[in-house]
Amino acid sequence: MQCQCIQHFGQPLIQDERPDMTPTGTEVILEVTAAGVCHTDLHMREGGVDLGRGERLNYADRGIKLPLTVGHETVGRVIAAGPDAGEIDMTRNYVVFPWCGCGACDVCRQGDENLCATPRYLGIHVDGGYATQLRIAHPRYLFDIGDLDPARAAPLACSGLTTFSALKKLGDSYFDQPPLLIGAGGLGLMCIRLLAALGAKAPVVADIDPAKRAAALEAGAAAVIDPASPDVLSEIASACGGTPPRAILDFVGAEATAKLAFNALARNGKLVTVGLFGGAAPWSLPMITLKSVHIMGSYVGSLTEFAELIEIARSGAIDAIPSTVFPLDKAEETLNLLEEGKIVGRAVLSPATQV
Ligand SMILES: NC(=O)c1ccc[n+]([C@@H]2O[C@H](COP(=O)([O-])OP(=O)(O)OC[C@H]3O[C@@H](n4cnc5c(N)ncnc54)[C@H](O)[C@@H]3O)[C@@H](O)[C@H]2O)c1
Ligand SMILES: [Zn+2]
Ligand SMILES: [Zn+2]
Repeated sequence: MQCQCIQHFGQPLIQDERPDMTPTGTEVILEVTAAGVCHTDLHMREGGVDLGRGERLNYADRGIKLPLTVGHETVGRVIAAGPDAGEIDMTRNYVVFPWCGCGACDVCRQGDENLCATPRYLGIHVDGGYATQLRIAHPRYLFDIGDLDPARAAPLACSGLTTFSALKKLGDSYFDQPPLLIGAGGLGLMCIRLLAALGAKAPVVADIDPAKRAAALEAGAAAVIDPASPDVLSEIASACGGTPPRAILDFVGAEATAKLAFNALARNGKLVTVGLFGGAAPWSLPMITLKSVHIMGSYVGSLTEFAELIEIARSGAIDAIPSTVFPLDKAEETLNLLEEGKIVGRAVLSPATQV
């Protein structure tokens, strides 16, 4: 088998050849059909994220071992199953829930294994989907994609689940006024599609890149905003129906976007922060009190939420976001394109297209 892995943080991915995988116990081995390229894979290659005020979260200090095959948005077919894996249809394409926990702690037993303290996330703690083969601990992490195209279903595992879970945390009482989304990359575009599927008002979307703003309009945004505009706050309020938005989702998570979000948010409004670009919160404590705002974070989503999302996707209710397929052996170049802001929607790696 072939894989594209991080050998050293801060350096290009390398291609590695390894023996074909064999499953034990409940494990299953997939032949990868499609592997989505998430901005988190860039943070992984970089080796951490900026926590602001001179601090940094280093993956090396968090027990992440190298070499590591990245990739957590994977679709594939089962090619081998361990003796305890049970009956599995080997003709189907499955999208994989990658946010696996230990399965034994209280958090996992409550169904929130995406928040387990000893996580085994695919492509982050254990080898992921930038490969021709992928090992899965248990078939319960596999979801049949039905008639969906693998390249379009793969992003559901992270950009889909993350935005679905963030919208659940926001709550549908916020769905009757346009929310503001900041960032129209893989996550932002997926959120536009999900809001439509859930019957919510179309959002107003801010992004620094005109090409991403055009993609947001194409995906169904009610209006788009250039954060560099001198009247950005009044433009946001007027696009949101004449008053500041009650709900904001920040899919960038940088100091500039956190500041914009806080200033644009209505009194008593809710900000859900999702992006990991980095930095420290730029808000004044008295203003949080005086504006009476709710600020919360949202990290990926649960297995139950994933099952619900895949059901909705299989019904055809979620229009796919634009995706561009690249050969698996161009993983490093594809990450560079994402870093340079040149990917609109999602890039997806395909082992089948490599030469
Ligand atoms: N919380 C979670 O569970 C979770 C899950 C997946 C990804 N993420 C993180 O979310 C972030 C976005 O991921 P993605 O895959 O959508 O990235 P992406 O690269 O596809 O998109 C990022 C978008 O943000 C825009 N942008 C950058 N700086 C901006 C600014 N200052 N103001 C407005 N727009 C700006 C870019 O133009 C681009 O359109 C990453 O940091 C990623 O690691 C978090
Ligand atoms: Zn991701
Ligand atoms: Zn656990």
